[in-house]
Amino acid sequence: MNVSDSVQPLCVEYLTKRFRQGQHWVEALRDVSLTIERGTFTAIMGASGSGKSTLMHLMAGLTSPDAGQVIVDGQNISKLSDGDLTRFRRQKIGLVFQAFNLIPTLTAEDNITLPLFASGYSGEIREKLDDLLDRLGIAERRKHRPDALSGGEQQRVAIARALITDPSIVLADEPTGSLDSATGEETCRILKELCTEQNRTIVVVTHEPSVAVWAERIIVLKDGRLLDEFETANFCDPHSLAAHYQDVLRGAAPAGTEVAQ
Ligand SMILES: Nc1ncnc2c1ncn2[C@@H]1O[C@H](COP(=O)(O)OP(=O)(O)OP(=O)(O)O)[C@@H](O)[C@H]1O
Repeated sequence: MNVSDSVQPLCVEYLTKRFRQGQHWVEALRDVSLTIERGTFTAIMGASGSGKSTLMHLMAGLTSPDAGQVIVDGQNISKLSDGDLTRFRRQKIGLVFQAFNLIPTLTAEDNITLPLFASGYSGEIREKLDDLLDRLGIAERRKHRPDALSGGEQQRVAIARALITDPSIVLADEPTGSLDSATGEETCRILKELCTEQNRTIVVVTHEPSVAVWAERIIVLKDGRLLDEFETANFCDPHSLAAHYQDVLRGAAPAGTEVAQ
């Protein structure tokens, strides 16, 4: 399995997103622009509330921006109709979450194939399913429900579910947040392989330098703004990466995010 048709970068241009909180509007993202080359592994870092999940949701087309645009394969996804946006997500985006978000009453394999059937697909899936189960090392667990699976196995099921539609982009929001460090590392290895072996574009939101170090590039958000971005090649371990990340955060000019109504 190799995703080779998507060569245009994923572009975020001047993205701004506001949320109402009581009497106030909060700018979760302010004027953020960045380019993510296809087939690369990028980590988005930043303190709690810096706008990481908001950026990821906008890139997935789960919410729409107040200003700016997300361009995928040359298309401004905010301009798509609801139907086209749903098709876009199903075809191009695989989503992985911290809490796995599996359906408790369904077996592992039924959770994995759900997105295909939800999109009206009625073709043969056995080969694709077997391939994914084997690749992720959960073939033996296919008939088990989530409560009979370990956290790591549940996250593998969630990754398989994200891949069943063969998306060229995988967006993962704190994918190791519910896992112990060994299982978290295994999840990172799987995500890395999706990038290096299958040419998928991987974007991971994380607080963890031990996760970010798997990426090629780090994007740092602060108070809804793009604070910095850097390559990880110079940081061979999570400690040196963490030290640089802290320097980046400390060197930033403070910026308030709350704007008057
Ligand atoms: N649906 C919402 N309604 C109101 N405010 C929101 C909503 N979603 C996000 N926010 C606010 O936008 C800001 C950015 O939130 P976001 O979840 O993107 O940050 P984050 O960096 O992902 O945080 P965390 O690491 O804690 O998950 C925060 O101030 C948050 O309270």
